[in-house]
Amino acid sequence: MSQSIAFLGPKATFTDLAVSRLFPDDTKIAMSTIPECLDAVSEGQTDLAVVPIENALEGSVNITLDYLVHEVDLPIRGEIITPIQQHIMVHPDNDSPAFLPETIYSHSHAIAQCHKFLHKELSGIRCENTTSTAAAAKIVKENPERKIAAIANEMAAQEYGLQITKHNIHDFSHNHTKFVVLSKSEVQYKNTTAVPQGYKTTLMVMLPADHSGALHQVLSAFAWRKLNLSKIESRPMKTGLGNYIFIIDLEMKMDDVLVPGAISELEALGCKVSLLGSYPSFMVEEAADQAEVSLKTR
Ligand SMILES: O=C(O)C(=O)Cc1ccccc1
Repeated sequence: MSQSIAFLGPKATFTDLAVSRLFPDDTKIAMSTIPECLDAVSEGQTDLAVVPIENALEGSVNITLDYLVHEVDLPIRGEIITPIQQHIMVHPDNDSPAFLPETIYSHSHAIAQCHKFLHKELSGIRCENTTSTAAAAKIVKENPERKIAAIANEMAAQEYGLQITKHNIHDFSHNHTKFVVLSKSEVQYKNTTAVPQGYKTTLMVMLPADHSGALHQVLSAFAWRKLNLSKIESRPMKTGLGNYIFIIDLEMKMDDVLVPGAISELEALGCKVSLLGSYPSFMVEEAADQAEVSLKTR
């Protein structure tokens, strides 16, 4: 049966590309913001949601982490890591060497991924945040009379009929984003064109208040069991300065012995631990021709 998927839209966002690789036969429902995606699945309007959670150049997508920690009770059912290529695009009416945009629109993470390029090549031009890269492309399409450009992907240029004026403007060639799949029930991965990479387990750990060496003890519970951590991120608990929650990714599936043992040890230390998910990880490999373009254009 087809699954319905809330994703950060509109059509042709990077999230849309990730969903198309992971769930080619399912029904995509575009939402305007990450919280809207998470509310949709939480309130039962869709079967699942796919949202960005981390970028290799800019780090965590804090709104996603904070929503998962504080606002919704949704397990992570999968992750997909995809290569990210950012391009500048303009309305075809404005495609001339003399055209200099006054404002560049894009998602804050996309702008951050091109920071060096914008500083060196387009210094002084105002950047404005949009809810997604494709939302920026849509604004450019709908406003041919304005001196504006968007940073978005190739699919957005096609979808919104824009002309790419500079390819691959992201500051480092190894630009990848991780997206998570969230659902209250089990997820079917059918006909996915992404490559399976094994399993991950994500835990949320709240340390006991004012306990010297607490983080060291937390890490040692994983270390002596030789449990490999692929990420540790702290987010404010929003209860006062200095109070943080740790989100820890383990490079393995939840098992019967090692992970439960580590969790029991953390609880004995006075930590509050909850499982955010144990799930398959997928990867989209960079096309060889794109990798080459990326090298040539820098
Ligand atoms: O805006 C998009 O296209 C998204 O899917 C979010 C995002 C933004 C920048 C890099 C990766 C994902």
